[in-house]
Amino acid sequence: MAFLDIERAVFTYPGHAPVVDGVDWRMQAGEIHCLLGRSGCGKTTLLKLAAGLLRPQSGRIVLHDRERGGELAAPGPQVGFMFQAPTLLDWLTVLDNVLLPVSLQRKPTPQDRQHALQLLNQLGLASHAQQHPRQLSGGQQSRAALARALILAPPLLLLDEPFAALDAITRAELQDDLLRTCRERGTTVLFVTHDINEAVYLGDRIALMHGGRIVDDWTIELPAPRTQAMRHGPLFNEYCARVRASMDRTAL
Ligand SMILES: Nc1ncnc2c1ncn2[C@@H]1O[C@H](COP(=O)(O)OP(=O)(O)OP(=O)(O)O)[C@@H](O)[C@H]1O
Repeated sequence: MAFLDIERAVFTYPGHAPVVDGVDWRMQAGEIHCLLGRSGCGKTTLLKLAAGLLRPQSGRIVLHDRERGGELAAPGPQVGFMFQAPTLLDWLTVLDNVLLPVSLQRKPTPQDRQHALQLLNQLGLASHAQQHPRQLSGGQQSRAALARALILAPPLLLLDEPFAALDAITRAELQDDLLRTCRERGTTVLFVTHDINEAVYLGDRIALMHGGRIVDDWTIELPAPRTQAMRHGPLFNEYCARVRASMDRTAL
């Protein structure tokens, strides 16, 4: 059984043609799924449907999680998010930013603080816990936002171009942090990107969206764990070329 089932989902903004037009997509637990496609093809809208932020006009989206599963009707602790801008609150410390999803539900306990510090430590930010976001670099802010997205241990993590604004080296480091942290926790990830190289590096599966539909998909069989050196290997480049060729056809 799939972990997240998107079944014939259709979504239309009022007065427009359908933006998501009958998407069928299954995500297996613990896998990283990358969603690629040209600007405006409906990726963010599909992500919002998967988050329960929007509801499909027809079809359904079902999360098969033992504790927190069911048809997605609204966002909840079963789903973590991270968007392109880190959106940290500047009047809170880094630690309190990471704890924010907990604080919105209840008063954080010493165990919550311990967990947040452990996440910050895993992401190389332990010494910045008491600083404020303006004292961090862009890459460090993205790491803090990733820790915040993971604090409630969501079984499903949705990421919308989270590293798009970062330089290439910081971006590669963040990709490795994401892979390591999600593999350790068994988190299922849906990652929206424009970048073919990023999708092949991160993804167990890649789907290509065009005109509101999934028009192609691939299983990426690169060895685990991924290493930066793989980016120069023939198999990696073969996958990139295949995806590029399919994406070029969507421009015709
Ligand atoms: N709130 C809205 N109301 C009306 N139309 C919208 C709304 N949000 C998005 N759209 C339209 O829906 C289409 C798909 O938008 P969406 O943001 O899902 O695309 P995307 O593939 O994520 O694009 P990008 O890669 O540029 O972020 C676009 O034509 C956009 O103009």
